[in-house]
Amino acid sequence: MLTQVWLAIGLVAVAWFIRAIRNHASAKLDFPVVGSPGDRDFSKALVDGYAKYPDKPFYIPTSPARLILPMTLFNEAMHAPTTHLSFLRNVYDLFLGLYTHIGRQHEDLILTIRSDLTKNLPAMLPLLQDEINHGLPKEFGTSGQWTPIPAYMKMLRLVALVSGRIFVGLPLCREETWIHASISYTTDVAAVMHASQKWNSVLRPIVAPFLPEVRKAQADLKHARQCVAPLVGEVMAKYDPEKQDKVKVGTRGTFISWMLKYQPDDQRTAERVGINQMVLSFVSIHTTSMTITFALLDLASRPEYIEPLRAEIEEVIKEDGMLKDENGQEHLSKSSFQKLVKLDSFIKESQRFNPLNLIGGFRTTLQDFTFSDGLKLPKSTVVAFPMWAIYQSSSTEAFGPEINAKAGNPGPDVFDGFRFAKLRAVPGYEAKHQMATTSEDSLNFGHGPHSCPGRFFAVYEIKSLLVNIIRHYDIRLKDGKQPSHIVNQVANVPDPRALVEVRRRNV
Ligand code: HEM
Repeated sequence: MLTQVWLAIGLVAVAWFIRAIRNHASAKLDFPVVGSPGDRDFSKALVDGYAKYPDKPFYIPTSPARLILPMTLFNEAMHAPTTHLSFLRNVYDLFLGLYTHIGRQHEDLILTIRSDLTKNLPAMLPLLQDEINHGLPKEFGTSGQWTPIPAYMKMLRLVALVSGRIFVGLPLCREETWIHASISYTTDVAAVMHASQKWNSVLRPIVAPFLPEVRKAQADLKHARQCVAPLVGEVMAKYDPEKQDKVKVGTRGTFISWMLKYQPDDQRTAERVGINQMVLSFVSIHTTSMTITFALLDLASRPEYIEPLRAEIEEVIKEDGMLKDENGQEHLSKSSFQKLVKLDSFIKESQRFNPLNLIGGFRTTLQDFTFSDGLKLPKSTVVAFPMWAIYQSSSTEAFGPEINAKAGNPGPDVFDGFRFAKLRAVPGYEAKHQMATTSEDSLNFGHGPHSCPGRFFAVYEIKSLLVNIIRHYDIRLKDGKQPSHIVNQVANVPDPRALVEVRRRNV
């Protein structure tokens, strides 16, 4: 009997193995390949591929290989049902979502961000700016002498602190264990991805639970959940479905109380809330801090932008004044931020030159899928769009010769911090090309129904930090040394060793 059971288990395992290998093999389609498998940086392959095959798919031989689709299919892909083309599937596979929870369905979290977090932005701005007033002098110092600081590490800590003020509130957001936990979970998950990619995709599910990186991520997740558990317990004990909409921003545990109302009764558990908090840290903290680091490095590398940006901020403050909260803390209102058109443009141009991923609109086919032009893709194909090439091409409408002539803009190969401000001055373009606006020309936050729900929060957080930095600090490169990027296939991150020098101003 025992022998038969083992035989049955063996047969199932062999069948699974053959099916997995077949699925794996079926992912290879007959399309041209641009770039070489060993390339460290696929930016050139994307530009070359897009120039040679603007209307046809091509592969870039990253690990795993990505099929780059033509932009004519972009809107169709972004609006396809998630049962056919899934963003989360690719994320789940890459980051071993079974163990890390990244890429799982977190509808409650997405609804909280899309609805409550975004709707309450005006009320959140005083809190964001208060936390920056508290954290910035600690991280940048208050010396009137030039002081070197590691740009990325400082931004990471500041973003974790400031986001924490909204996500978990005082006093937890200022506790080192929480700041550390919310930063390190993302690093853990990235380590899981790198470790798992070393294994063949067929063997990966077998070895995954034994990888030291997976074990560390799980241990850190448990620790983070313990940190937040007292707060979660407190908020859950007071949960009242009738009152959740009216929870005042700034009350302890506001974000958690918003989230509870989207959870079905049988799923409203402390464990789920704790995991969601860490997923929230994962999606928000590193993306936001890398974006602001790139902006800061661009500012230090191009000092000619500092004075015009400072002048714009002071002009708006002169016009609108600063508002005061109940503790007498001064802050800028949402409508004042909206007048900072040059700042918005500078950050957007920095994002264009430094996208965190060189490709956008990642999707995995969950079943065989046929596009309206007849392109057939089998199940499990990973597709994406050539974001870097779009940003560098003069055939992209926003960077083409016709609009450049109207706006007085240079070609797309030139960094022009006020490019988007000038575009917004062209009649008919006033509402387009803002930092949070997504389109086929602007893919940093995705586009369409699944575009980043946290982008409005991210934009105001980044601007609040930059306004405070530009007003209160002088910035320059350390020894005039241009900071480098680290490109790993299609991921693009600031060099964590890059230093800038800061000096407190007398204002
Ligand atoms: C500058 C910072 C950020 C960047 C560049 C960024 C970028 C992105 C991108 C490219 C996507 C995928 C969109 C798609 O392909 O359809 C995404 C999804 C997402 N982002 Fe962001 N993001 C940022 C900040 C944030 C913040 C602060 C939050 C939370 C407050 C957040 C929450 C999310 C969530 C929950 C998703 C998944 C949406 C879904 O599955 O439908 N992001 N983000």
